[in-house]
Amino acid sequence: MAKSKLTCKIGPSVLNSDLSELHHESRRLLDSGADYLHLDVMDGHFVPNLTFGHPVVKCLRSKIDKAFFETHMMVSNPMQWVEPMADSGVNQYTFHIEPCQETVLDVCRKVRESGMKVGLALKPGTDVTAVEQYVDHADMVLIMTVEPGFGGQKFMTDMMNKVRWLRQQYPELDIEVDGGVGPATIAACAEAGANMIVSGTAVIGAKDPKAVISQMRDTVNSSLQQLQNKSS
Ligand SMILES: O=C(CO)[C@H](O)[C@H](O)COP(=O)(O)O
Ligand SMILES: [Fe+2]
Repeated sequence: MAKSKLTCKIGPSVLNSDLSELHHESRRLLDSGADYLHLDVMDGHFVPNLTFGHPVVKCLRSKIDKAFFETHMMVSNPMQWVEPMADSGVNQYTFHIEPCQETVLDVCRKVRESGMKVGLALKPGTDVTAVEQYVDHADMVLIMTVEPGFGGQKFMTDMMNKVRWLRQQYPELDIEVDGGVGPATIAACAEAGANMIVSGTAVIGAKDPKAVISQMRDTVNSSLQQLQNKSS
């Protein structure tokens, strides 16, 4: 069997950082070893909270030209924001399938045409098999490990069954976890087969964010290695 190309990537979420210092906080996370930035966009409708939209992302891009930006679109109309986010320098557009069941493939197409990667996100209550019909049109699947809307919530361990199922079905797929992920929960994510790790509070609030990122990366890499050994 061919060697898997999967690598571990750590993408801190800036959600619970001091957003008045977004540029400096983002820089601090990248300097601490982050592979990408996970930018949580909320519209106050799909989730009961508001954060920021494409104007802020565009300003951040003007200060940080090289980093990979993923926007986690917690919005009711994902199609509406594809072009503005592409124009703002976003690299990956991760949107929830729940509010747009009929148009998921249209959104995937539009995201790719706009030059971004496609991420498909699932809320905790959404069955993982719902993503099967779209997975060929996506670059990544995000399994939410909290109810979307707020940082600092408790990690839902039972979501690891979804990650495990996805990893069995799609050995090469990028699988992301988001919500309550940190040093205490990373082993469960890694063992289940996640390779893209979003971590907000645990990294932002750490005395040594570099050490936290590095420890999470080591844990995921050793699980990826074990998965690869098993399949070869
Ligand atoms: O999408 C999110 C919430 O909807 C955030 O990305 C997530 O909660 C990260 O923060 P934390 O690690 O503090 O849970
Ligand atoms: Fe998120």
